[in-house]
Amino acid sequence: MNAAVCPPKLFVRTVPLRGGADSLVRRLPAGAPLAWLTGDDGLVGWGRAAHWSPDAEPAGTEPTDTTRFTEAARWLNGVLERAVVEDEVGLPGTGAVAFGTFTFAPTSTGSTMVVPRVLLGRRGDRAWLTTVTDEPGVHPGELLYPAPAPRPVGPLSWDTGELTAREWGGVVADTVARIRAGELDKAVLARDLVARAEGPIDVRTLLERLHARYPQCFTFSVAGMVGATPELLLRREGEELSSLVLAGTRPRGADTEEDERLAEELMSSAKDVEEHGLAVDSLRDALAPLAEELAVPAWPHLLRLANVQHLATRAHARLRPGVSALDAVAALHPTAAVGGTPTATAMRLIDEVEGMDRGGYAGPVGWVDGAGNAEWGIALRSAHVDGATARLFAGCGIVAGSEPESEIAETESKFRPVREALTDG
Ligand SMILES: C=C(O[C@H]1C=CC=C(C(=O)O)[C@@H]1O)C(=O)O
Repeated sequence: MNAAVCPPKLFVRTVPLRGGADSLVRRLPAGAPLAWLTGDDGLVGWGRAAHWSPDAEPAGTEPTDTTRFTEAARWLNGVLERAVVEDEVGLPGTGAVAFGTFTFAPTSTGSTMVVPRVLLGRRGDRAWLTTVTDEPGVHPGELLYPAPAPRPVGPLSWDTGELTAREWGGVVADTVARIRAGELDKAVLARDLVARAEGPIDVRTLLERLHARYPQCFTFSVAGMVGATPELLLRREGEELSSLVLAGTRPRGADTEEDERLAEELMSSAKDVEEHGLAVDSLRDALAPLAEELAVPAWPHLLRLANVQHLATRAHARLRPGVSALDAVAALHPTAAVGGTPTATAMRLIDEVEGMDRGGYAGPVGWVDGAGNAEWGIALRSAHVDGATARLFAGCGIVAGSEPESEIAETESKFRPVREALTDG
């Protein structure tokens, strides 16, 4: 593990950008961009002032093991305790900020936290620049990085992932049988697809396209995990926490009439309402011990995105004193929107039948600042980009009433955001 025994001493300075910061993505250099964008707000960062990435836990570790989260919190606390911070803005996302991605399972490699050398942020009409150096009063070299325009992706070849759609449909059918036999209530099963470009994929191109098409989602890039997730695991501001649970899906209709019909079908589908309810229950059960107050609406609302519509529930909580954002991430992951019910049984089944390593897919991705404010999404509608290769992921909640053919079609809708970001333009 490279979690430094003694973390570096960092000098962090945040200043307002009076002229604002339009097109945050256009300010990013190529390479390993860090990004979290939603609506007109966002954070982008580059360079690496401090970095943590643990070894995977050994095979056989309990699937619900939370060591990677507690180690990350210890590393982050070490960095923050030694940091000298001058913050002239004082908003969530100013001062010291770490971006992070955590693997779905404890036995996968890829969990990472990064404090960038340079960060640009925007919230409403406020914008700021944060620089992080090893000595006071020095500008990081990365600040002067020229930012050439994002490169088009170019021609791609596509491969099925670990399972073909047909094989995966067979796995869904077997899982439905196991659910009907009473082994578990729900499992979220995913499949992958691989795209190969002729040269390194410029992640900024994907970020621009994803953010333009899915402005209400959280478009992210951290350590190769890139996507636009609609699902907010948690937002923490002060002691207030909110979360947006999604489960239950229909495609968008070709016209308003079909769209409405599909929405009504979704809202009244016993299968989807059950699938959604299990995800909400898992959030409520995990959050209750951390919260002084917890409010969860009794009925879901409809969330419409460019590719699909979802059943959605927004929960609010007031956290107990001393509960950090990473404590909450550790407690909430995985909700039954990406794992299943019961959690450990579902995670074992996923590991047994999916035939692939999810890596960071369906794991928490986001950022946390030195004041404890944070936004963490669930890394859905995403790909892992490594050089010229992008591995795309999409999954569906499987319950007793699921049908393989419609679940395969649903994964196709969920591949669309990244697939189109790779191929458009
Ligand atoms: C697992 C995914 O979506 C989850 C979130 C929303 C709706 C879902 C569903 O209807 O199955 C899934 O629970 C994915 O996009 O890969």
